[in-house]
Amino acid sequence: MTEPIVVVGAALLSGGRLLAARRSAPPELAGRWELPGGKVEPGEAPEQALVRELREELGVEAKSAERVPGEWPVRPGYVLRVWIAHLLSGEPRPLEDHDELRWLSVDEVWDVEWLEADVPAVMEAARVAWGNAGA
Ligand SMILES: Nc1nc2c([nH]c(=O)n2[C@H]2C[C@H](O)[C@@H](COP(=O)(O)OP(=O)(O)OP(=O)(O)O)O2)c(=O)[nH]1
Repeated sequence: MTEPIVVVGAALLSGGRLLAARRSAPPELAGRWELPGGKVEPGEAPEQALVRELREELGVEAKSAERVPGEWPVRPGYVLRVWIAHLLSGEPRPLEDHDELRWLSVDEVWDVEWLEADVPAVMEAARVAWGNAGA
């Protein structure tokens, strides 16, 4: 059996808020919200991929922290794994793949229409970030 391709998602936190990014493409995903990130490239560690994707997509420097337990199927052959990440410098801008960003407080986390795979992923990330208040 071939190993799935890992898509890393960042639960990027700053000032107690979680960053959500609205996809602008492809058409079937556009308008839905996700954790910024992308596919791990061959030879790359997932945490490196996360930092690279946040630089490319949002123009920020970030550091990865703990892995959020679990993994979630995205589509056949792809799984989503999530790490908590902290903003080190820069203000996120939607440079690639996204057309809007929102910093969500614990009370706002379900205000956006997350991609299907992200619903359980964000639930777990919220638990790690905020404790049961985010569930
Ligand atoms: N980045 C990201 N992708 C997600 C999430 N949830 C989810 O279902 N996906 C899907 C959307 C895409 O089919 C796939 C990731 O592809 P991507 O387009 O973000 O990855 P990438 O930046 O490496 O893309 P590319 O180099 O092929 O353009 O996973 C999520 O939270 N973050």
